[in-house]
Amino acid sequence: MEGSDKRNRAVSGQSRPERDTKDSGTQTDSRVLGHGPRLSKVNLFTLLSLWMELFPQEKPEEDEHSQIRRLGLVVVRDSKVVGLHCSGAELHAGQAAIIQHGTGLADCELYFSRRPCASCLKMIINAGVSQISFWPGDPEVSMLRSTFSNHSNTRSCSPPASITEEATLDTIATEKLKSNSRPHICVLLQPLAPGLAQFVDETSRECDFMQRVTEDEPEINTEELYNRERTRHLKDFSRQFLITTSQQHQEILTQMHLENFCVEPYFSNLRHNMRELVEVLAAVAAGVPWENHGFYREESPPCESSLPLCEEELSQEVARHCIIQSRLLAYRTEDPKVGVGAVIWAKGQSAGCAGTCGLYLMGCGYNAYPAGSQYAEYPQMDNKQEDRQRRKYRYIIHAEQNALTFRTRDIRPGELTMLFVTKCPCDECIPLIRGAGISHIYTTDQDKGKDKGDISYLRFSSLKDIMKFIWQRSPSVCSAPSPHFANGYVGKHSRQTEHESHRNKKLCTNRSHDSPSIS
Ligand SMILES: Nc1ccn([C@H]2C[C@H](O)[C@@H](COP(=O)(O)OP(=O)(O)OP(=O)(O)O)O2)c(=O)n1
Repeated sequence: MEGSDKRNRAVSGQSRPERDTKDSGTQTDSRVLGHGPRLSKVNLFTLLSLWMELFPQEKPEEDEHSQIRRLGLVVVRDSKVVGLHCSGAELHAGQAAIIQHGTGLADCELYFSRRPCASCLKMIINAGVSQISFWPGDPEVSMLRSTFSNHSNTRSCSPPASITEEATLDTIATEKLKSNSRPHICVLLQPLAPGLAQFVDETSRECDFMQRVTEDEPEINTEELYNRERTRHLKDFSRQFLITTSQQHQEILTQMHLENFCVEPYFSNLRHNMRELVEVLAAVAAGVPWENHGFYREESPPCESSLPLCEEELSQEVARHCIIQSRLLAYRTEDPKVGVGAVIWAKGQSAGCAGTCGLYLMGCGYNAYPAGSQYAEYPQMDNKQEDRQRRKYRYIIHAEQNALTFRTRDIRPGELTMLFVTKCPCDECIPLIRGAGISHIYTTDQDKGKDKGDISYLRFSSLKDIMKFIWQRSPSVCSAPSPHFANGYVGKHSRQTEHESHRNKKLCTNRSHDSPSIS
């Protein structure tokens, strides 16, 4: 299906007339215009690794004098993501993956958000991975860090003059491991499919999360909100993942024995591709804006729930991080119209989960036709089009269905398992989600109660035995009820103050203080 990326142009939604499929005789000769541009697998895994580097930390901030930088890691087996990791206070992401998967890493492909240090690399190679790809920025043993801490106000333009002995020795060891190793160790970055950047930007602006903000707060200029968030993220992510000057970047690449990348036009292309991916990440993250919204319990008080009460709490930052993972996955969709992504995390005890706030990945997926099918092999029509026989619904596998099918292991009874999905679960998926033992759902309910004939969203409301956290306006500062805001939600005047406190807040119910949060 990868090749089909190139055949498609940027299209963003049903409003565009050219997306309508013309009816015709057989499927093979029907005029299917296909899905919008997609992320390639390599770029998806790379983006997920960058995003994982930013997993919110329980114990904030790394030691700014340490040369070890946090990194994110994606473990892929047979093209499926089976591990998402982040460095924690003690373990590097590579070590966390070893602890969690052991020899399960054999034949896996690993995507790192930086070149990993030699101590991680030796174990990973030893575990028998088949391929290691890393983002060609500052490596895990930073070549910039000593410059940073000594001259923090000149960090953006000073050359890496003070590459320390530590970083140099690590590079030598990494090189030795690289040249002696069986797995392929490389930089895998691809240019974005034509039109993808625009497609991501347009669809992020109009996604369910943004729509909910618009509905809840019609007085807010959501366009401005989106642009502001996007600019803010772009600035932060550029600082985190890009190397400001070309000279500095070339010096780092040369140190890492990637001199080939320093030759033009490869060098400019490399920097361009890196920049484009960072822009995609900023757009995807901006589609879930902080402002006054977050994931909050739906309507039912916990005492009405049949679930046992749990102690654990999940912060809004972690919930938002996970839903953005799902949003990234959604850009691999094969649905001609709507991309959906799903990620399932479970609460773990192992030290290997420390970097991810005690969570480990159970599975992830996006909506797509059955594995191995060819482009346009299955019908692509939607429910607005005449011929029911040629509608997509009986063929597309939903994001949650893929996440459950390709889960890393079974869900144990009573286990805290959280499904993060970018669209309300449909009636076909509800029994599967319940049957699998998912205990919590984080989603938007924009489609709740809709019946589109081929697909319906009627059962979500009556789903009582799973805790539902819905993307909605924060209930925490509900003051004077306003006709706008059902449930007595907050009005505009308190938005600023709430915005400040919102980020560190734990997920809470719409009810009292002593009711258990997430949990
Ligand atoms: N939780 C969900 C919900 C839906 N889907 C997928 C299955 C289909 O690929 C697609 C269906 O999306 P819509 O219900 O939005 O149907 P349409 O694509 O027809 O759009 P419209 O809303 O315009 O009718 O989304 C999914 O993977 N996971």
